[in-house]
Amino acid sequence: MGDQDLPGVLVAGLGGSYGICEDHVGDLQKHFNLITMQEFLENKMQFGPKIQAVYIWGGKPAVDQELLGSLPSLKIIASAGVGLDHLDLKLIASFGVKVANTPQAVSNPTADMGMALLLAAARRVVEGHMLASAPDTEKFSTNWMGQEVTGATLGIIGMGSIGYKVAQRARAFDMKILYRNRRRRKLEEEEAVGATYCESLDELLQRSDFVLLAVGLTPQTQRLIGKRELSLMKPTAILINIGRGLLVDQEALVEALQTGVIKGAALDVTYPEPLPRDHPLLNLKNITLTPHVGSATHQARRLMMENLVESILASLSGLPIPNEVLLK
Ligand SMILES: O=C(O)C(=O)CO
Repeated sequence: MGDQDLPGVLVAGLGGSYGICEDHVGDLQKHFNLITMQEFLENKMQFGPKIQAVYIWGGKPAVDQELLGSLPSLKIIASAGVGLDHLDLKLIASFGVKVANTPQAVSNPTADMGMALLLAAARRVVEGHMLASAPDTEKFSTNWMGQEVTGATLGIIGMGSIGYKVAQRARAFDMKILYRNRRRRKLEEEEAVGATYCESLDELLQRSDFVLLAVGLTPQTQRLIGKRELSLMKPTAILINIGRGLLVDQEALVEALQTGVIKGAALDVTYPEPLPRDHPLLNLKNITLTPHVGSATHQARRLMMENLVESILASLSGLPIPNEVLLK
């Protein structure tokens, strides 16, 4: 707990895997009296009325009816990152509480991660590393080959700011870009990256060499890619997911990877996270996994923190809130 005179901000914990970024604790304490979930739970009567903001990091702490009901002074939920699937926006609004997130901070690094995974899967970088560092490197075969990225077709599902930034990067690889989005992008935006809007998801899946998911998780997008969708993809195609694990039916994906329905997959997100040690995805060769690190750069994480500080301070002063999430 910090300075008692500063506004109270509830956080899951300080540092460690379940707390806010260790590097940012000191910066946040300059503005706020950070109250950990444990402190709050141990003394709700003392801390509840002091908490004016909840700072969400990695989806924690969970914001439910019970928590909202026990924070009478709460003004804002400040959620690091762009994804909002861990928040019930209607419930929060019903308590008169605002929500802010940090879309600008995450779009470049997450798009970089999308390209990193695409290239890694296409050129079998992880497998190559294992091979190069194994004792029997001499057995390396001239048949060890990957997929060419230059000139290939990339289908982007979700052309928000992350998807669009992937398209900008893919253009430098002369990739042909197809996309699906809730709303079609303006013609000049399409032309700037050479992207073609697909009238149907099936068409995008059938035509793409790489399919990249950069769409938010909602009830409509849950398990968007299942057995049927995987079977529409080319047997040489690679699926990349930088959105949320639940966009893909993981059991169907395991089967598709085991039976050669598609060539490979590269996932920054899974369900659950992390995967249990005995999960079948971990025993496949044609998969590249990273532990949900799309926004894990020093620059992005610092910007996320700074953006949330601004949003909290604005909400407490009754000013317009930068990056406020409005209920649609
Ligand atoms: O911003 C988010 O929601 C992320 O998951 C970034 O990786």
